[in-house]
Amino acid sequence: MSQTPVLSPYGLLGKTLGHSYSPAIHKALGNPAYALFERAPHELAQFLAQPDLKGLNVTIPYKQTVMSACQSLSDAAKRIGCVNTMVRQADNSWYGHNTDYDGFIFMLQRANITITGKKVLVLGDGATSHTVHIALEDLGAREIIHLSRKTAPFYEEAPQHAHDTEVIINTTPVGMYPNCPNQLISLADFTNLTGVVDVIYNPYRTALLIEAEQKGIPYSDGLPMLVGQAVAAATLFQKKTFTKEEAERIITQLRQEQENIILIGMPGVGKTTVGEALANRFKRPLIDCDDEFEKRYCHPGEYIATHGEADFREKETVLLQELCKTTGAIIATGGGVVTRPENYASLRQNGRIYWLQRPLTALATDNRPLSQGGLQRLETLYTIRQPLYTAFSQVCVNFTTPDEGANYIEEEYHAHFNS
Ligand SMILES: Nc1ncnc2c1ncn2[C@@H]1O[C@H](COP(=O)(O)OP(=O)(O)O)[C@@H](O)[C@H]1O
Ligand SMILES: O=C(O)C1=C[C@@H](OP(=O)(O)O)[C@@H](O)[C@H](O)C1
Ligand SMILES: [Mg+2]
Repeated sequence: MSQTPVLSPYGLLGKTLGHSYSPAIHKALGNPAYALFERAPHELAQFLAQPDLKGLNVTIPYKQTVMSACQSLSDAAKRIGCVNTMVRQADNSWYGHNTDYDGFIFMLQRANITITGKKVLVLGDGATSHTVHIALEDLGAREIIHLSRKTAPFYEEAPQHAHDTEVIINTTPVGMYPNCPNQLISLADFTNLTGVVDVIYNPYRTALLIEAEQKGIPYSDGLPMLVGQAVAAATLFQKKTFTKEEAERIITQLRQEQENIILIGMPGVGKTTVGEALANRFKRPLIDCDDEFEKRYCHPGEYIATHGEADFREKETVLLQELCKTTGAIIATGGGVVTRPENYASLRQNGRIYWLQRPLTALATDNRPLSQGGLQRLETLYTIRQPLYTAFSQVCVNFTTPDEGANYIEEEYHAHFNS
Protein backbone atom coordinates (compact mmCIF):
# COMPACT_ATOMS: atom_id res chain seq x y z
CA MET A 1 0.00 0.00 0.00
CA SER A 2 1.45 3.36 -0.94
CA GLN A 3 1.79 5.97 1.78
CA THR A 4 -0.28 9.16 1.56
CA PRO A 5 2.10 12.10 1.11
CA VAL A 6 2.11 14.41 4.14
CA LEU A 7 2.72 17.43 2.00
CA SER A 8 1.12 18.86 -1.07
CA PRO A 9 3.84 18.32 -3.73
CA TYR A 10 3.71 21.94 -4.94
CA GLY A 11 3.33 25.29 -3.25
CA LEU A 12 4.58 28.70 -2.24
CA LEU A 13 7.28 28.96 0.43
CA GLY A 14 7.60 32.09 2.54
CA LYS A 15 7.84 33.27 6.13
CA THR A 16 4.46 34.92 6.51
CA LEU A 17 2.06 34.48 3.64
CA GLY A 18 -1.02 36.65 3.67
CA HIS A 19 -3.64 36.15 1.01
CA SER A 20 -1.96 34.78 -2.12
CA TYR A 21 -3.38 34.36 -5.62
CA SER A 22 -0.89 31.60 -6.43
CA PRO A 23 -3.01 28.57 -5.38
CA ALA A 24 -5.93 29.87 -7.48
CA ILE A 25 -3.70 30.59 -10.49
CA HIS A 26 -2.05 27.15 -10.36
CA LYS A 27 -5.45 25.54 -9.97
CA ALA A 28 -6.65 27.38 -13.06
CA LEU A 29 -3.55 26.03 -14.84
CA GLY A 30 -4.55 22.48 -13.96
CA ASN A 31 -2.59 21.93 -10.74
CA PRO A 32 -4.89 21.70 -7.70
CA ALA A 33 -2.06 20.32 -5.49
CA TYR A 34 -0.53 23.74 -4.76
CA ALA A 35 -0.41 24.82 -1.11
CA LEU A 36 0.92 27.68 1.01
CA PHE A 37 3.99 26.77 3.11
CA GLU A 38 4.78 29.21 5.90
CA ARG A 39 8.09 28.22 7.41
CA ALA A 40 10.50 29.87 9.86
CA PRO A 41 14.18 30.17 8.83
CA HIS A 42 15.31 27.30 11.08
CA GLU A 43 12.76 24.96 9.47
CA LEU A 44 13.95 25.49 5.89
CA ALA A 45 16.64 22.80 5.56
CA GLN A 46 14.41 20.05 6.86
CA PHE A 47 11.46 21.29 4.83
CA LEU A 48 13.39 21.33 1.54
CA ALA A 49 14.74 17.83 2.21
CA GLN A 50 11.28 16.25 2.11
CA PRO A 51 11.13 13.93 -0.90
CA ASP A 52 7.39 14.49 -1.49
CA LEU A 53 8.05 18.05 -2.60
CA LYS A 54 8.23 18.36 -6.40
CA GLY A 55 8.08 22.07 -7.08
CA LEU A 56 8.11 25.32 -5.14
CA ASN A 57 7.69 29.00 -5.64
CA VAL A 58 9.65 31.06 -3.17
CA THR A 59 8.88 34.51 -1.84
CA ILE A 60 10.15 37.05 0.69
CA PRO A 61 12.45 36.61 2.60
CA TYR A 62 13.80 33.36 1.14
CA LYS A 63 14.53 34.14 -2.51
CA GLN A 64 18.26 34.38 -1.84
CA THR A 65 18.41 31.89 1.06
CA VAL A 66 17.21 28.95 -1.03
CA MET A 67 19.94 29.39 -3.64
CA SER A 68 22.37 27.35 -1.57
CA ALA A 69 19.85 24.49 -1.46
CA CYS A 70 19.80 24.35 -5.28
CA GLN A 71 22.35 21.99 -6.84
CA SER A 72 21.83 23.64 -10.22
CA LEU A 73 20.69 27.13 -11.23
CA SER A 74 19.40 28.68 -14.43
CA ASP A 75 21.47 31.39 -16.04
CA ALA A 76 18.84 34.02 -15.15
CA ALA A 77 18.76 32.94 -11.47
CA LYS A 78 22.56 33.18 -11.28
CA ARG A 79 22.66 36.63 -12.84
CA ILE A 80 19.75 38.00 -10.80
CA GLY A 81 21.01 36.45 -7.58
CA CYS A 82 17.72 35.02 -6.44
CA VAL A 83 15.42 32.09 -7.07
CA ASN A 84 11.63 32.13 -7.06
CA THR A 85 11.04 28.67 -8.54
CA MET A 86 12.56 25.35 -7.46
CA VAL A 87 11.99 22.14 -9.41
CA ARG A 88 12.86 18.68 -8.09
CA GLN A 89 15.00 16.75 -10.55
CA ALA A 90 15.03 13.01 -11.26
CA ASP A 91 18.11 12.56 -9.05
CA ASN A 92 16.23 14.30 -6.19
CA SER A 93 18.31 17.49 -6.47
CA TRP A 94 16.78 21.00 -6.69
CA TYR A 95 17.02 23.14 -9.81
CA GLY A 96 16.53 26.86 -9.16
CA HIS A 97 15.16 29.36 -11.64
CA ASN A 98 13.68 32.86 -11.59
CA THR A 99 10.29 33.04 -13.34
CA ASP A 100 9.71 36.62 -12.13
CA TYR A 101 12.09 37.39 -15.00
CA ASP A 102 9.77 35.62 -17.48
CA GLY A 103 6.69 37.24 -15.91
CA PHE A 104 8.18 40.72 -16.20
CA ILE A 105 8.97 40.27 -19.90
CA PHE A 106 5.49 38.82 -20.53
CA MET A 107 3.94 41.87 -18.82
CA LEU A 108 5.88 44.33 -21.02
CA GLN A 109 5.12 42.43 -24.22
CA ARG A 110 1.36 42.23 -23.71
CA ALA A 111 1.27 45.97 -22.88
CA ASN A 112 3.27 46.73 -26.06
CA ILE A 113 5.92 48.53 -24.02
CA THR A 114 9.25 48.12 -25.81
CA ILE A 115 12.64 48.58 -24.17
CA THR A 116 15.22 48.28 -26.97
CA GLY A 117 17.36 51.42 -27.16
CA LYS A 118 15.41 53.22 -24.44
CA LYS A 119 16.31 55.04 -21.25
CA VAL A 120 14.52 53.42 -18.31
CA LEU A 121 14.03 54.82 -14.83
CA VAL A 122 13.59 52.11 -12.18
CA LEU A 123 12.16 53.17 -8.82
CA GLY A 124 13.69 51.09 -6.06
CA ASP A 125 16.81 48.99 -5.53
CA GLY A 126 15.42 45.92 -3.75
CA ALA A 127 15.17 42.29 -4.86
CA THR A 128 12.54 42.90 -7.55
CA SER A 129 14.61 45.69 -9.07
CA HIS A 130 17.48 43.21 -9.63
CA THR A 131 15.18 40.95 -11.64
CA VAL A 132 13.87 43.95 -13.57
CA HIS A 133 17.42 45.18 -14.22
CA ILE A 134 18.63 41.91 -15.75
CA ALA A 135 15.51 41.66 -17.92
CA LEU A 136 15.94 45.28 -19.09
CA GLU A 137 19.59 44.56 -20.01
CA ASP A 138 18.51 41.49 -21.99
CA LEU A 139 15.83 43.51 -23.77
CA GLY A 140 18.50 46.01 -24.90
CA ALA A 141 17.78 49.10 -22.77
CA ARG A 142 20.10 52.02 -23.66
CA GLU A 143 20.41 53.27 -20.08
CA ILE A 144 18.99 52.02 -16.77
CA ILE A 145 18.84 54.41 -13.79
CA HIS A 146 17.82 53.14 -10.36
CA LEU A 147 16.42 55.75 -7.99
CA SER A 148 16.55 54.85 -4.33
CA ARG A 149 15.80 56.10 -0.83
CA LYS A 150 19.16 55.09 0.66
CA THR A 151 21.81 55.48 -2.04
CA ALA A 152 22.21 58.11 -4.74
CA PRO A 153 20.61 58.86 -7.09
CA PHE A 154 17.59 59.54 -4.87
CA TYR A 155 13.89 59.79 -5.74
CA GLU A 156 14.11 63.57 -5.44
CA GLU A 157 16.37 63.54 -8.50
CA ALA A 158 13.62 62.18 -10.76
CA PRO A 159 12.98 65.60 -12.41
CA GLN A 160 16.57 65.59 -13.77
CA HIS A 161 15.60 62.58 -15.86
CA ALA A 162 12.21 63.92 -16.91
CA HIS A 163 13.16 65.13 -20.39
CA ASP A 164 14.69 61.90 -21.74
CA THR A 165 13.28 58.97 -19.74
CA GLU A 166 11.15 56.76 -21.97
CA VAL A 167 9.96 54.08 -19.56
CA ILE A 168 9.37 54.19 -15.77
CA ILE A 169 9.13 51.04 -13.68
CA ASN A 170 8.11 51.07 -10.02
CA THR A 171 9.54 48.13 -8.05
CA THR A 172 8.89 49.63 -4.60
CA PRO A 173 5.88 48.93 -2.38
CA VAL A 174 4.90 52.62 -2.37
CA GLY A 175 1.28 52.81 -3.47
CA MET A 176 0.46 49.25 -2.43
CA TYR A 177 -2.63 48.32 -0.40
CA PRO A 178 -3.45 49.41 2.27
CA ASN A 179 -1.44 52.65 1.92
CA CYS A 180 -3.13 53.78 -1.24
CA PRO A 181 -3.49 55.93 -3.22
CA ASN A 182 0.12 57.04 -2.85
CA GLN A 183 3.03 57.62 -5.24
CA LEU A 184 6.79 58.25 -5.07
CA ILE A 185 7.20 60.57 -8.02
CA SER A 186 4.92 62.67 -10.18
CA LEU A 187 4.88 62.27 -13.96
CA ALA A 188 4.05 65.95 -14.49
CA ASP A 189 7.47 66.93 -15.93
CA PHE A 190 8.05 63.77 -17.98
CA THR A 191 7.62 64.63 -21.64
CA ASN A 192 9.03 61.60 -23.44
CA LEU A 193 7.33 58.58 -21.86
CA THR A 194 6.27 55.56 -23.92
CA GLY A 195 5.40 53.33 -20.96
CA VAL A 196 4.84 53.25 -17.19
CA VAL A 197 4.88 49.97 -15.29
CA ASP A 198 4.11 49.13 -11.68
CA VAL A 199 4.85 45.68 -10.28
CA ILE A 200 2.10 46.26 -7.67
CA TYR A 201 -1.22 44.49 -8.42
CA ASN A 202 -3.26 45.61 -5.39
CA PRO A 203 -4.62 48.17 -6.10
CA TYR A 204 -5.16 47.37 -9.77
CA ARG A 205 -4.15 50.93 -10.67
CA THR A 206 -1.68 52.68 -8.40
CA ALA A 207 -1.67 56.49 -8.32
CA LEU A 208 1.37 56.38 -10.65
CA LEU A 209 -0.59 54.36 -13.22
CA ILE A 210 -3.65 56.59 -12.93
CA GLU A 211 -1.44 59.55 -13.77
CA ALA A 212 -0.08 57.64 -16.78
CA GLU A 213 -3.61 56.77 -17.87
CA GLN A 214 -4.66 60.41 -17.63
CA LYS A 215 -1.69 61.44 -19.78
CA GLY A 216 -2.52 58.77 -22.36
CA ILE A 217 0.72 56.84 -21.78
CA PRO A 218 0.61 53.01 -22.17
CA TYR A 219 0.83 51.37 -18.75
CA SER A 220 0.65 48.04 -16.96
CA ASP A 221 -0.01 46.95 -13.42
CA GLY A 222 1.75 43.92 -11.92
CA LEU A 223 -0.99 41.30 -12.25
CA PRO A 224 0.23 40.08 -15.67
CA MET A 225 3.71 39.68 -14.17
CA LEU A 226 2.25 37.62 -11.32
CA VAL A 227 0.30 35.43 -13.73
CA GLY A 228 3.25 35.27 -16.15
CA GLN A 229 5.64 34.03 -13.47
CA ALA A 230 3.08 31.43 -12.35
CA VAL A 231 2.62 30.19 -15.93
CA ALA A 232 6.41 29.89 -16.36
CA ALA A 233 6.62 27.98 -13.06
CA ALA A 234 3.69 25.73 -14.03
CA THR A 235 5.48 24.96 -17.31
CA LEU A 236 8.40 23.62 -15.29
CA PHE A 237 6.22 21.86 -12.68
CA GLN A 238 3.87 20.18 -15.13
CA LYS A 239 6.33 19.80 -18.00
CA LYS A 240 3.85 21.22 -20.48
CA THR A 241 3.42 24.48 -22.31
CA PHE A 242 0.57 26.96 -21.91
CA THR A 243 -0.74 29.33 -24.54
CA LYS A 244 -0.82 33.11 -24.12
CA GLU A 245 -4.62 32.82 -24.25
CA GLU A 246 -4.61 30.68 -21.11
CA ALA A 247 -2.63 33.34 -19.25
CA GLU A 248 -4.98 36.04 -20.57
CA ARG A 249 -8.03 34.08 -19.45
CA ILE A 250 -6.70 33.99 -15.88
CA ILE A 251 -5.81 37.69 -15.87
CA THR A 252 -9.29 38.56 -17.14
CA GLN A 253 -11.01 36.37 -14.60
CA LEU A 254 -9.12 37.90 -11.67
CA ARG A 255 -9.74 41.42 -12.94
CA GLN A 256 -13.42 40.79 -13.52
CA GLU A 257 -13.89 39.44 -10.00
CA GLN A 258 -12.04 42.34 -8.43
CA GLU A 259 -12.90 45.52 -10.29
CA ASN A 260 -15.39 47.62 -8.35
CA ILE A 261 -18.44 48.98 -10.15
CA ILE A 262 -18.65 52.63 -9.18
CA LEU A 263 -21.69 54.82 -9.71
CA ILE A 264 -21.45 58.61 -9.97
CA GLY A 265 -23.99 61.20 -11.05
CA MET A 266 -26.29 63.99 -10.00
CA PRO A 267 -28.02 63.85 -6.60
CA GLY A 268 -31.25 61.86 -6.87
CA VAL A 269 -30.36 60.24 -10.21
CA GLY A 270 -30.54 56.72 -8.76
CA LYS A 271 -27.00 55.75 -7.70
CA THR A 272 -28.23 54.05 -4.52
CA THR A 273 -31.20 52.42 -6.26
CA VAL A 274 -29.24 51.12 -9.26
CA GLY A 275 -26.47 50.09 -6.84
CA GLU A 276 -28.92 47.88 -4.95
CA ALA A 277 -30.08 46.26 -8.19
CA LEU A 278 -26.47 45.60 -9.25
CA ALA A 279 -25.54 44.17 -5.87
CA ASN A 280 -28.35 41.60 -6.30
CA ARG A 281 -27.38 40.70 -9.83
CA PHE A 282 -23.64 40.41 -9.19
CA LYS A 283 -24.03 38.96 -5.67
CA ARG A 284 -21.62 41.61 -4.46
CA PRO A 285 -21.73 43.87 -1.42
CA LEU A 286 -23.12 47.39 -1.93
CA ILE A 287 -21.19 50.21 -0.31
CA ASP A 288 -23.25 53.39 -0.23
CA CYS A 289 -20.92 56.27 0.61
CA ASP A 290 -23.73 58.50 1.98
CA ASP A 291 -24.88 55.65 4.29
CA GLU A 292 -21.31 55.10 5.48
CA PHE A 293 -21.02 58.84 6.12
CA GLU A 294 -24.22 58.75 8.14
CA LYS A 295 -22.95 55.84 10.25
CA ARG A 296 -19.90 57.87 11.20
CA TYR A 297 -21.34 61.37 11.48
CA CYS A 298 -24.95 62.12 10.58
CA HIS A 299 -27.06 62.35 7.43
CA PRO A 300 -25.00 64.18 4.75
CA GLY A 301 -27.76 66.74 4.25
CA GLU A 302 -27.86 67.51 7.95
CA TYR A 303 -24.06 67.68 8.11
CA ILE A 304 -23.88 70.17 5.24
CA ALA A 305 -26.63 72.28 6.85
CA THR A 306 -24.78 72.50 10.19
CA HIS A 307 -21.06 72.40 9.24
CA GLY A 308 -21.07 73.68 5.68
CA GLU A 309 -20.18 71.97 2.41
CA ALA A 310 -16.38 72.45 2.63
CA ASP A 311 -16.17 70.55 5.91
CA PHE A 312 -18.40 67.82 4.47
CA ARG A 313 -16.11 67.44 1.43
CA GLU A 314 -13.02 67.03 3.64
CA LYS A 315 -14.67 64.21 5.58
CA GLU A 316 -16.09 62.66 2.44
CA THR A 317 -12.64 62.52 0.80
CA VAL A 318 -11.09 60.74 3.79
CA LEU A 319 -13.99 58.30 3.97
CA LEU A 320 -13.80 57.61 0.24
CA GLN A 321 -10.09 56.83 0.54
CA GLU A 322 -10.93 54.17 3.09
CA LEU A 323 -13.96 52.67 1.34
CA CYS A 324 -12.38 52.41 -2.10
CA LYS A 325 -9.47 50.21 -1.01
CA THR A 326 -11.90 47.31 -1.28
CA THR A 327 -12.31 45.14 -4.39
CA GLY A 328 -15.26 43.29 -5.92
CA ALA A 329 -17.89 45.71 -4.62
CA ILE A 330 -20.62 47.94 -5.99
CA ILE A 331 -19.98 51.49 -4.77
CA ALA A 332 -22.73 54.15 -4.86
CA THR A 333 -21.11 57.54 -4.27
CA GLY A 334 -22.55 60.83 -3.10
CA GLY A 335 -23.33 63.15 -6.02
CA GLY A 336 -20.57 65.64 -5.22
CA VAL A 337 -17.50 63.34 -5.11
CA VAL A 338 -16.39 64.72 -8.48
CA THR A 339 -15.85 68.20 -7.04
CA ARG A 340 -12.49 67.15 -5.56
CA PRO A 341 -9.87 66.02 -8.12
CA GLU A 342 -8.05 63.86 -5.55
CA ASN A 343 -11.14 61.66 -5.21
CA TYR A 344 -10.52 60.33 -8.71
CA ALA A 345 -7.51 58.17 -7.73
CA SER A 346 -9.49 56.68 -4.83
CA LEU A 347 -12.36 55.70 -7.12
CA ARG A 348 -10.33 54.60 -10.12
CA GLN A 349 -7.66 52.52 -8.36
CA ASN A 350 -9.89 49.44 -8.26
CA GLY A 351 -12.91 50.60 -10.18
CA ARG A 352 -14.72 51.11 -13.45
CA ILE A 353 -16.72 54.31 -13.09
CA TYR A 354 -20.24 54.64 -14.52
CA TRP A 355 -21.92 58.05 -14.82
CA LEU A 356 -25.68 57.73 -14.38
CA GLN A 357 -27.76 60.22 -16.35
CA ARG A 358 -31.49 60.99 -16.32
CA PRO A 359 -33.32 64.22 -17.22
CA LEU A 360 -32.94 66.83 -14.46
CA THR A 361 -36.73 67.19 -14.30
CA ALA A 362 -36.95 63.52 -13.19
CA LEU A 363 -34.45 63.72 -10.31
CA ALA A 364 -35.45 63.31 -6.66
CA THR A 365 -34.64 66.36 -4.54
CA ASP A 366 -35.95 65.33 -1.08
CA ASN A 367 -33.42 65.59 1.74
CA ARG A 368 -30.78 66.94 -0.64
CA PRO A 369 -29.74 70.45 0.39
CA LEU A 370 -27.77 71.14 -2.78
CA SER A 371 -30.79 70.27 -4.93
CA GLN A 372 -33.11 72.76 -3.22
CA GLY A 373 -34.21 75.81 -5.18
CA GLY A 374 -36.08 74.22 -8.05
CA LEU A 375 -35.04 73.17 -11.53
CA GLN A 376 -32.94 76.28 -12.05
CA ARG A 377 -30.71 75.35 -9.12
CA LEU A 378 -30.29 71.82 -10.48
CA GLU A 379 -29.41 73.23 -13.88
CA THR A 380 -26.72 75.45 -12.38
CA LEU A 381 -25.32 72.48 -10.44
CA TYR A 382 -25.36 70.36 -13.60
CA THR A 383 -23.52 73.02 -15.63
CA ILE A 384 -20.71 72.98 -13.09
CA ARG A 385 -20.60 69.23 -12.67
CA GLN A 386 -21.20 67.91 -16.17
CA PRO A 387 -17.52 68.28 -17.26
CA LEU A 388 -16.43 66.73 -13.95
CA TYR A 389 -18.70 63.70 -14.37
CA THR A 390 -17.35 63.35 -17.92
CA ALA A 391 -13.73 63.46 -16.73
CA PHE A 392 -14.35 61.04 -13.86
CA SER A 393 -16.20 58.32 -15.78
CA GLN A 394 -15.29 55.55 -18.19
CA VAL A 395 -18.91 54.94 -19.21
CA CYS A 396 -21.98 57.18 -19.49
CA VAL A 397 -25.32 55.48 -18.81
CA ASN A 398 -28.55 57.12 -20.02
CA PHE A 399 -31.48 55.24 -18.57
CA THR A 400 -35.08 55.44 -17.44
CA THR A 401 -35.93 52.71 -14.91
CA PRO A 402 -33.41 51.41 -12.34
CA ASP A 403 -33.59 47.94 -13.94
CA GLU A 404 -32.76 49.37 -17.32
CA GLY A 405 -29.72 51.14 -15.84
CA ALA A 406 -28.56 47.99 -14.06
CA ASN A 407 -29.05 45.92 -17.24
CA TYR A 408 -26.93 48.25 -19.29
CA ILE A 409 -24.12 48.28 -16.72
CA GLU A 410 -24.15 44.51 -16.30
CA GLU A 411 -23.83 43.97 -20.06
CA GLU A 412 -21.22 46.68 -20.51
CA TYR A 413 -19.10 45.34 -17.65
CA HIS A 414 -19.01 41.79 -19.03
CA ALA A 415 -18.42 42.99 -22.58
CA HIS A 416 -15.53 45.19 -21.40
CA PHE A 417 -13.68 42.26 -19.84
CA ASN A 418 -14.47 39.72 -22.52
CA SER A 419 -14.02 41.63 -25.77
N1 LIG B 1 -34.68 55.40 -12.61
C1 LIG B 1 -35.50 55.88 -11.70
N2 LIG B 1 -36.76 56.23 -12.03
C2 LIG B 1 -37.58 56.72 -11.11
N3 LIG B 1 -37.27 56.93 -9.84
C3 LIG B 1 -36.04 56.60 -9.44
C4 LIG B 1 -35.09 56.06 -10.34
N4 LIG B 1 -33.93 55.85 -9.68
C5 LIG B 1 -34.17 56.23 -8.42
N5 LIG B 1 -35.41 56.67 -8.26
C6 LIG B 1 -35.99 57.20 -7.05
O1 LIG B 1 -35.36 58.45 -6.82
C7 LIG B 1 -35.02 58.60 -5.44
C8 LIG B 1 -33.52 58.84 -5.31
O2 LIG B 1 -32.80 57.69 -5.74
P1 LIG B 1 -31.39 57.32 -5.14
O3 LIG B 1 -31.06 55.98 -5.65
O4 LIG B 1 -31.40 57.55 -3.68
O5 LIG B 1 -30.49 58.43 -5.86
P2 LIG B 1 -29.00 58.87 -5.55
O6 LIG B 1 -28.38 57.82 -4.72
O7 LIG B 1 -28.39 58.99 -6.91
O8 LIG B 1 -29.11 60.18 -4.89
C9 LIG B 1 -35.51 57.36 -4.75
O9 LIG B 1 -36.76 57.65 -4.19
C10 LIG B 1 -35.63 56.34 -5.85
O10 LIG B 1 -36.66 55.41 -5.59
O1 LIG C 1 -24.48 66.14 -4.85
C1 LIG C 1 -24.04 66.41 -3.72
O2 LIG C 1 -23.23 67.32 -3.54
C2 LIG C 1 -24.49 65.60 -2.58
C3 LIG C 1 -25.22 64.48 -2.83
C4 LIG C 1 -25.74 63.63 -1.78
O3 LIG C 1 -25.74 62.30 -2.24
P1 LIG C 1 -26.78 61.76 -3.37
O4 LIG C 1 -26.17 62.06 -4.68
O5 LIG C 1 -26.88 60.28 -3.12
O6 LIG C 1 -28.06 62.48 -3.16
C5 LIG C 1 -24.91 63.76 -0.52
O7 LIG C 1 -23.64 63.19 -0.68
C6 LIG C 1 -24.76 65.19 -0.13
O8 LIG C 1 -26.01 65.69 0.20
C7 LIG C 1 -24.10 66.01 -1.22
MG1 LIG D 1 -27.52 57.86 -2.80
